[in-house]
Amino acid sequence: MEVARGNKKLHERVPVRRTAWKLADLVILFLLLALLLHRVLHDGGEPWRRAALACEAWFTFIWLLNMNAKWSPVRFETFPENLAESIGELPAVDMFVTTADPVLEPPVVTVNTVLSLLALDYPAAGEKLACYVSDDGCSPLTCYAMREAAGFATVWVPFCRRHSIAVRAPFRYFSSTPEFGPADRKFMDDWTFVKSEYEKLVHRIEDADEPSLVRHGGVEFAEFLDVQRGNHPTIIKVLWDNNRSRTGEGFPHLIYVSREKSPNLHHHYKAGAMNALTRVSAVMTNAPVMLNMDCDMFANNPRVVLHAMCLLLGFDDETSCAFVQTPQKFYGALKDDPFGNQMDVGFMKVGRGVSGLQGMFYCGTGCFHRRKVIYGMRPHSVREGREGTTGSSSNKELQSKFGCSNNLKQSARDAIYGNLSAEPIVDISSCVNVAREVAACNYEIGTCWGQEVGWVYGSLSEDMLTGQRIHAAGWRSTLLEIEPPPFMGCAPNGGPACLTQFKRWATGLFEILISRNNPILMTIFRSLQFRQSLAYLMTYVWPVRAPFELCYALLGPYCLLANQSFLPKTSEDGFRIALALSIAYNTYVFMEYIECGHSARACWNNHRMQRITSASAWLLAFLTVVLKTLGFSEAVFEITRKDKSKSDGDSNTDEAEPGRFTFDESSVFIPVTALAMISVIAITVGAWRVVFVTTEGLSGGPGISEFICCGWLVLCFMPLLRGLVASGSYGIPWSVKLKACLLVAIFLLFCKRN
Ligand SMILES: O=c1ccn([C@@H]2O[C@H](COP(=O)(O)OP(=O)(O)O[C@H]3O[C@H](CO)[C@@H](O)[C@H](O)[C@H]3O)[C@@H](O)[C@H]2O)c(=O)[nH]1
Ligand SMILES: [Mn+2]
Repeated sequence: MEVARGNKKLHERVPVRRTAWKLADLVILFLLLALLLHRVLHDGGEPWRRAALACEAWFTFIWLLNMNAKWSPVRFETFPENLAESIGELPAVDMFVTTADPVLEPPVVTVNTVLSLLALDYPAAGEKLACYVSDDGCSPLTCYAMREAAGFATVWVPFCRRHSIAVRAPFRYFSSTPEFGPADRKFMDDWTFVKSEYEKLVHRIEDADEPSLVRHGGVEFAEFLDVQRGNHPTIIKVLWDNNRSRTGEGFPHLIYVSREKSPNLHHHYKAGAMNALTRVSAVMTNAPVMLNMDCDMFANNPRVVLHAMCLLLGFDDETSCAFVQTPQKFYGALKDDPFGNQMDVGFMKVGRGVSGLQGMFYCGTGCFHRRKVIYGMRPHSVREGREGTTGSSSNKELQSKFGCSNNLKQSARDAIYGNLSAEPIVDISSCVNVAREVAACNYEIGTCWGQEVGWVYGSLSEDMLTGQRIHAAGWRSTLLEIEPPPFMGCAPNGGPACLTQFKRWATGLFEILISRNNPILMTIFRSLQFRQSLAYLMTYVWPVRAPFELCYALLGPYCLLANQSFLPKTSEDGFRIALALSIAYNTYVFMEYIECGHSARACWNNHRMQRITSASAWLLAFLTVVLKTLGFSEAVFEITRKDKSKSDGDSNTDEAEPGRFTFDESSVFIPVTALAMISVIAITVGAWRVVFVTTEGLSGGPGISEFICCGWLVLCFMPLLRGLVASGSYGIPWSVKLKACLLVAIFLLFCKRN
């Protein structure tokens, strides 16, 4: 991918200064160590004090991991206007969208994703861009929606280009009315027409029903007759072949792909879908760059591909940029992040931080990859290949890596050695049969797909694992931060959806941690940089934090119930250390939120959600993986429900109070409900003892610190306590309450026995 760049630079790497933050990092580290030292020197050997020491040592370790990840941040500035000289030589991009379930992910949502991609600004977009939609649901409804979207795109894309529309997902764009001046007559007519066409599109999609589509939809949908989601042949449809269109400038090709599934072969969820798309696109358009998007996101900045090119093309050495990840931003996000899943601060602090190490993590969506990197190339083999010191791989080698399709082998050779012809593919439709062959469910058997090639299998967080493999091969990566934000997605709301998502992530991360892909091993045996591996470790240990946090959270209630203490008394030196630590730490976190432009409320909500997540989703993830490792259960990818109401421009949600916590019968709620109840009981018992039983003269009983700890927990778990007494979806179901009560009873017995 050599492009003449002239003398103008395409981007700049700007180190971010943070001297004050570094000092604060060290102060907190010092206080943590002081607390540990105090415990070692002064604490007795009571088990609860030993437990506290272990937990605090763990928290210190986590703090070190955090410090490492945030220590030396950089950001990238891009200058797409400097691409002008090489505009004719820009590489082609294949854009992938994955969808998996027409109910949880309404086709209208995916349609908007696709339309925003078809309308992107890129020179010769009609020839250089192609959009592939993977449908793991194998739903005629999704296919129909895509076909209708292609039809609507003939109106939508020219409209966006003609009027330089800023937001190119129709549901977002039409959710507000622009101000028309008197001179805008033409624009107003256009706008009204396109809007009504969009509304018709939405109605057609929503009114479509599966049986009549399949029966009366003609040959197009006959293929869907009698398919089962987990058992059907490959279905590929070229819904828009731009080479065959006769409309002026045109827009990207659109191809619908539902890969073959068989109940006997694992399909590896999204990673499997991405690999199928990679192969299908390889034999069709074989672009050297691939953009991947979840169906719940849309391109929010029409120039995003140009910005990404500044990073992909702008380094002297390709090794510096294997992929370009964009931050995940959310539209229609609830105010003050009540569910703690907007992750703005994390992206900013950790994202820029790791950019200063080996590069941003791959986050699964909104990411531009180089095809040859996805194909498992190492930086040095790419370099040697270009310099001609090694001949191109033998046919046998290619076959063992990529499988037996000759077309795929040839396309892989072209992608790896950069012989991609400047001429765009002539006839996509003629490639469908080959594409069907490589989308077969047994195609990967005996190949490197899912291991050294493509998206890596073996974790529900396939994104982190795949990104880590790329870094371990010695590549670096970049984070693209631009205004307006490149992509926007929807974050789940409500207790069940949020915690399910957190649980899936944590499960996936823990799976990586205990596998042979452990980042420390990657540092020892591969080219993953040490500090980068610590940064990976910081996220992978999420679920491992759960047992420690749970233990620490139980210490307060335990001491109040058993009339003990685990924190230093006000009279001890240690008390001042603990006090200074909690003040310093909380101020630090608060300042991070303020610096990123968030409110105190958002900061508190995130803190609270961290405690809730840790005692629910992370804990369950921890147990799931332990059970899976022991062979008792299987981890499955639970798809996050997407809120359709947000996608048809209708902002009314079903919930009366959108930020309020909701519940269902899921077991994630059991431990955290129990913990909430325990905190309340403990505080009550503790207070009762202070008032009615004089403990004076009896040293060793709980002090103010234990009360503060417990009180803090009660505040954090307030949403759960409200859930205990509320009804409907705001109330915790009885089955959960009963199981939680059982846990509480066990804990109380335990406290009494000791
Ligand atoms: O069998 C499956 C399951 C999921 N998906 C797709 O995967 C994407 C992500 O699924 P979603 O339920 O939206 O999960 P999120 O938690 O929102 O996704 C985050 O977490 C995933 C890893 O757990 C990453 O893959 C995603 O990119 C990242 O945005 C969606 O487009 C799905 O259609 C499939 O294609 N096939
Ligand atoms: Mn999603």
